Order: sequence, then structure tokens, then C-alpha cells
Amino acid sequence: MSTEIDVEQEYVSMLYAHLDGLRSDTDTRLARTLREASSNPQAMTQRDAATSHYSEQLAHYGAAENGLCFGRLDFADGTRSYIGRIGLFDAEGDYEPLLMDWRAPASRPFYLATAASPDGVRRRRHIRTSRRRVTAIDDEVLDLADGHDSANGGLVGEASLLSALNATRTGRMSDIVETIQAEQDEIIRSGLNGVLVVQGGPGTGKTAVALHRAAYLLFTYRQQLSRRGVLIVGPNATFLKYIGQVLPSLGETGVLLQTVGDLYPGERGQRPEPARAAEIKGSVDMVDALRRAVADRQEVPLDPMVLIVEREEMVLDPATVAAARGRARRTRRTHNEGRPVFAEAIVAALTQQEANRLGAEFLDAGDMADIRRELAADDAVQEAIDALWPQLTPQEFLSDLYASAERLETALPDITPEDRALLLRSPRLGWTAADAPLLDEAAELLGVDDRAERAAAERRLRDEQDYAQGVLDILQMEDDADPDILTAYDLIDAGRLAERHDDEDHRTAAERAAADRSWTFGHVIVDEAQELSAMAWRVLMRRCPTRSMTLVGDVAQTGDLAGTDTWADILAPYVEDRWRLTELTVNYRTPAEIMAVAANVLAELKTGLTPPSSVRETGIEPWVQRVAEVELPDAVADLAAQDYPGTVAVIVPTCLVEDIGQAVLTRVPDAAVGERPELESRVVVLTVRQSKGLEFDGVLVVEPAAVVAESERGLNDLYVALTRATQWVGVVSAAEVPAALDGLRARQSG
Ligand SMILES: Nc1ncnc2c1ncn2[C@@H]1O[C@H](COP(=O)(O)OP(=O)(O)OP(=O)(O)O)[C@@H](O)[C@H]1O
Repeated sequence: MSTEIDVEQEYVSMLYAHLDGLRSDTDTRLARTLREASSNPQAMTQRDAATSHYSEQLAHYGAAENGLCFGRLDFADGTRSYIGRIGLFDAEGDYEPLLMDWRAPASRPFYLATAASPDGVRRRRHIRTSRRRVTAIDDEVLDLADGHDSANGGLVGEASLLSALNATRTGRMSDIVETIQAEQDEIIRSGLNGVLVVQGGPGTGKTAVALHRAAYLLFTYRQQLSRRGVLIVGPNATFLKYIGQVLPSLGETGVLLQTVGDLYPGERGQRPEPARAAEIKGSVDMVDALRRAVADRQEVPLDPMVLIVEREEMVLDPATVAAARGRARRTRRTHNEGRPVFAEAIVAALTQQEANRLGAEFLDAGDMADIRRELAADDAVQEAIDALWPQLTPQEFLSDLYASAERLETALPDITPEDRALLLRSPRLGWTAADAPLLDEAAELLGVDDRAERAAAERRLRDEQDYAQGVLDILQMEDDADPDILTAYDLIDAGRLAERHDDEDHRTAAERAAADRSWTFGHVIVDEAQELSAMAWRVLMRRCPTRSMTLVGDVAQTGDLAGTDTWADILAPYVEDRWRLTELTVNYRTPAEIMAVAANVLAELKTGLTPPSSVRETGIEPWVQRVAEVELPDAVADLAAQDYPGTVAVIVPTCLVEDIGQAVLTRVPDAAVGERPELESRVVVLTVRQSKGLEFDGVLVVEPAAVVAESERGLNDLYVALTRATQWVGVVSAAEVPAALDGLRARQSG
């Protein structure tokens, strides 16, 4: 007698056979396209488009291989449908759906239907598979006579969910399509327009929801979004690596993942710096500071400047320079765009000086023009202009600012000398994350004098048109043989053919966007959005003028001093109060025993936020082990070296990261320690900042009092550290533990 598993196995095998068929068809088409040789430009463009289309499709099918089908809905009217990672149709029959894409509207009841509101669903079945084999089935019957949300607290697919949550962690986040919960589904499928804020405590699935929302939006609004692309901003490179697999596993590769430090194209802001320095750089006061710093680069000399032009002395006096500067500033152009106006005024003044020397009455307009041209080309004149109003890149401008105590004082007169000293640095040092928004702001203020580039582009286009004309002429000669045949001329002219070449940029929207500061995205998603500074928000708002954005975060977890503790504050300057707030309330990561301790810390933070309720208990109470200060590193190393199942994070205050890291490495040589620790290692040593957004099976929190003391937001940091674990938490401490941890059970050493 065949079991239900056998029945499902048969169906699932049929789906895989279908998938294999699609793959091999696409493979054949791709191979055929690649073999096509053509010198015709139009055919070549088509060939390239077809190649990338087929390659994309193959990637899409490849991504669906694991867990192709994971659900089935049986409806009260006797029909049923299967839910999976992609949609499959019966091309031979009536184009009947064989498998519904999880993002399609028809799949919604799989995530939303409850006994109280079954939406026509009689039974929801979770089909668990390993490779292509069906391993288990979990059924929920929903049309019980007097439906009510049963004892499971409204969880959908509880058995599959708990099995996913109890699995040991690998250091890489996985997708949750099989077990998305109703409150998460609402957010994932929320409309594209406007700003949506998702506030949720630790482990409520904010990151998971943000990533699935990106996949959903790209599926539903593909036309709109594939051209402009979607940007996801995360807190640091380690985190981006941690989440990097999720979207490809959902078949989406066109999303740009960046940290704030990457936001300025071509630069990587990753050098560490003191928290206070980042706070100053993140403040909105930097907008005026940078304006002052730019104005400071438009100089008027205190004394007359003497220039040697053609062995003659010429003088640029302060009043002349001031007048030229006033003229350029009055145009209200950006610094670099205003420079030609300044230069022209200086050259005009020098021309007049020269004319006076030679005797103006003897010179006609032609002579004056010659003098002007010669002066404009003179090295000494150019040098003077460069010194008084230099052409500046954002990088040069910011490096010069950081390198000079005087410039910093002019730009930031209202902060303390100690704070200014924090910004002073050698131009050779690399950029920090907080510098990226300043580079972008500087680029706005400096502007680009792109006249030379535009002229070059026009020249290029003319050359391409000439070339295209040549191509068409040759085709025309060939076509001359038969006047009835439609010629290339009938279809396209040289201008359009050349433009088509120009469009022929085979990079994806994400790749082009990464290289282009003026790129605007179709949608922007920000994770850990509470951490972003006012200056970072300015960049993101410039990159997303339509304000189609999803911001996920938790204002109780803010660690950056430039971050926020209210959503309204960051959004008011851009959208006033026109934004939607949704909340996630269930913690899928942290077991109830740990959350109870973390909730004490949250209460001390006085945010007014309610701790999320955990879906699981593990029976393992968090513990504390007290040790003498000198023994702390070794005690932590001993604990980290124990044979726990799964991954362990050792979360330490920044002041101890070196010592503890060294001690752990001596006991666990393959532990991951350092700026960018490898999360797939079994033991990882991290600061709280590095652990943001991540999770591990077990967590050792070292010296919590120092975590709290280290920052104005130290309690928030402790809250983050305590909520990284999926199974157990231990605290190791030499000092008294903070009051919120008073109740922890003591663990005996040894
Ligand atoms: N519906 C779900 N099904 C299965 N796993 C889930 C579900 N929702 C969340 N999870 C899991 O719970 C864990 C926490 O999710 P996630 O990291 O997205 O939470 P978060 O709200 O971003 O947390 P934090 O603010 O603490 O960084 C992850 O392992 C995620 O895969």
C-alpha cells in the first residue's frame, strides 16, 4: 500500500523531471545561440541579449533544485495546488500550473490561512525533502467545525518551523520560504510604494523578511525594478557575507548588497575609527561644515600675488580675486562648475592689466583676444588659479580637510578641539564607513565640471555614427543586388545604430549601479536601519528619489552613537509623517530562557518596547561563571574549547578582543578572530558591533560590565550580545555583572 510520502514522492519526482526538461531545453538554446556567428551588429546585440537571458534562466532553475516543492494546499472544493520555489506549468496540457511560485498571489493561503480564517483551505501540507527525496510530511487540518487558532499560538506549519529553528547553524543564513509566518508574509507582500518601517525585536526575522521582500518585489514588479535595481544596505561586510546566499537561493542575483562604507563608488570605507569620530562625521551638522570647508577652498590672498608671465611681473591683488570669487559664487554653481567663471574673471583682469601696460588705446578686439588666450594658457596664471580655486575631487577635498587642523577649525568651529583632533589624520590612511556619506556629500557640493567629458562623449558618438554609416553603406552595397529585399537602411539609420551600440552595456543593473554615484534605485532596503547616521540617510534618499523603501531594524539595538532611537526623527526631514510602521513580535531565534534575561536589559533601556515572545524553549538556563581577572582569558578559552554541538560565538568588549582572541586561538587554533572573521568556523571571537545581525548556536558573553561601560549605548550592546544565541548563553566575568544579569544561575568553574 502506498503511503502519503510515496504519493508525494511521485508528484515531486514528476516536478523534477519537468525541471530537468526545462534545463536541458535552455541549455540547448544557449549552446545554439553561442554557436551563431554573425558580424551583423544588430544580430550580435540580439545574440548577447539571448545569451544573458538563457544564462539567467539556467541560474534560476539551478536555484530551485533544493526544496523545489515544499507545500500543498487542499481546498474545500476538492482542488489542490502545490507550492514551490518557482512556477512550473504543463506545456503539453492546458498550461495547467503544476507548481505555484511561492510569490504568486495564489500561494498566499499557504502562509496566511488559519483555522479561524481558512480562506477555503481544508488542509495545508508541508513537504520536507532532502535533495530530491521526500523525507517527511506535516499536515494541518484547517476546516475544523468551529475553527479557532489552536494552541500553537497562530504558528503556521509548526513542525516544519521548529525543525528549521532547532537545526544547528552553519554561519550562513538560509532562506525561509517554506515556513514564512503570517505577520512576516504581510510585510513581504506589502505594496512597493512609500517608506515601510519594520520594527522588531531580536530574532523576529527582520533580515529574513527584508531579503524575501526583495525577492517578492522583483517577482511582482519585475518590469519596474529590473532596470533600476534594488539596493540592500547591511551593517558590515561580514554580515553581507552571512546573508549573501539567501537571494541567490531564491533565484535572484540582480540585487546590490552594500554596507554604508561602500556607498561611494570606487571607495571602500572600512578602516576602523573611534565611535566618537564616527558620531561627529555622521551628524547632520557636517552638511554646513562641508559647505564651509568648500568655501574655504575659494581663497582670497591677504597680500597681492606676484606672477611672472613671459618674464614680466603681473600682480593679482586681493580686491581683484575677491571680485572674481564673488562673481563665480553669484552664479550659485557648485565649486568645480564655478571654477571656469572664476578663472575667466581672473584672466579678464590680467588681460586688462596687460593691455594697460601695453597701452590699451593701441589694441583692438583681436589683440585683446590674443592676450586673453595667451594668459589663459600660461602656467603661472593656471597655477595661481589652481591655488585660489582648485579643481577638487571629493577624495582630494576630504583628505585635505582631515589633514589640516586649520581647515578643520574653519569647517567645525563649534566642536571642541579634542573632537576636532579625532578627525585629524594623514592623507595616506584609508576611508572609514562614516567617510563614504561625506564623500558623497562632497561630490554634491563640489559638482563635476564635466565639459571636457561631455565634449569627448559627443566626439565618440560622432565617430560611432560615422562608423555605423560605413557599416550601413557596406550592407547597402550588398543589398543593392535585389531591390525587393528589405535593406538595413529601411530599418535603422546610422544615429540609431550608433546609439544601440552605446546602450550595449551588458552589466546588470546592480553592477552598473555600484559604479555610478548618480544611479537611482527602484527600491532600497536597509537592514539594521537604526544604525545609520543622518549623513548616511542623506545619501540613501538621494539614491532613492521615489522614496520606495523598506527599513528594518530595532531601535533598542542601536549601538552606533550616530544611530537613532526613534524612526520619526530620521524620516521627518524626507517624508514628514508619511511612512508606514509595522511590527514583528515573535522571536524565532532566541529561546524563552535567554529572552527572559535579555528582557531585563530591555526594561532598563526604557524604550517602551515590548520584548518579542520566543517560539521555543530549550530548557537550558543562561549561566554566569565568575573568575579572577588574571584568569579571564584562559577561562574563556577553556569554555570555548569545549565540545558543543554547532557554532559558538565569544562576544567580547572591544578592550579585551586582543587578549581573549589570543587566548582562544591557543586553545582552539582554527577559531576565527580578527576584522573579518570567517563565520563558518566553529568558534568565532567578535565584538558586539561585529556580531550585529548574526546568530550562533551558543554564545559566551565576556565581561558584560565592560560591554556596558564601553559606550553610551553599552546597555543596547549587551542586549544585542545576549540575543545572538539559538540554544544557550553563558556569561564569563571578572567584574560584578550589570544589575540586569543579577538573577543568572552560577556555573562552577572546572
Ligand atoms: N518564518 C521563519 N521560518 C524559519 N526560520 C525563521 C523564520 N523567521 C525567522 N527565522 C529564523 O530566525 C532567525 C532570526 O532571523 P533574523 O536574523 O532575520 O532576525 P532579525 O530580526 O533580523 O534579528 P536581529 O535584529 O537580532 O538581527 C534566523 O535564523 C531566521 O532564519
